[in-house]
Amino acid sequence: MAFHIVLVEPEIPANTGNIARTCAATGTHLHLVRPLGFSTSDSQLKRAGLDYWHSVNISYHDSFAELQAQYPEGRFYFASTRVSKRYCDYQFRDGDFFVFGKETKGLPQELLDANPDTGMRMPMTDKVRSLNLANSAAIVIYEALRQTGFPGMEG
Ligand SMILES: C[S@@+](CC[C@H](N)C(=O)[O-])C[C@H]1O[C@@H](n2cnc3c(N)ncnc32)[C@H](O)[C@@H]1O
Repeated sequence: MAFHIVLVEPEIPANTGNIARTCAATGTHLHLVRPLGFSTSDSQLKRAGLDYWHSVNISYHDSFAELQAQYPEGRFYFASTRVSKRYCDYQFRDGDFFVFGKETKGLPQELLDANPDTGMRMPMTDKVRSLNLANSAAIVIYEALRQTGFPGMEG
């Protein structure tokens, strides 16, 4: 099994490329929910993922509902600045899904309202509105890996 990172309607190719690289480094399955704000041949996307794209297990979905229906047993956690529970207060397990919103608007409020018990927030000062998307994904996946002993990875 593996963890899953889900990007709902990502807009900035460099962020998705950066996350793809993190997925290659950690054996994480990357899911992209359309519409994407870029073409998959975008040079910034390729550059940010460097030459690791062939190592990324990547799936495309027409909607979040379609993705969720494919994994009826999946546990989905939703990263947002609009929830109160901290990401590190959950006990993650192999196979969990971590869902991130688009750069300009974040996750749809309806999705957060429908999943009130699995929202997760990275604490911040009041100096910024949010963290960068790629940094958020890296923080969460490494917390999940830390909790599960970095399966399949050195150290
Ligand atoms: C640039 S942020 C979007 C900011 C957007 N204005 C909002 O209100 O959510 C892109 C994504 O990164 C994640 N993110 C950024 N900062 C976060 C934080 N402090 N806690 C949890 N998720 C965060 C969320 O998934 C968010 O949808």
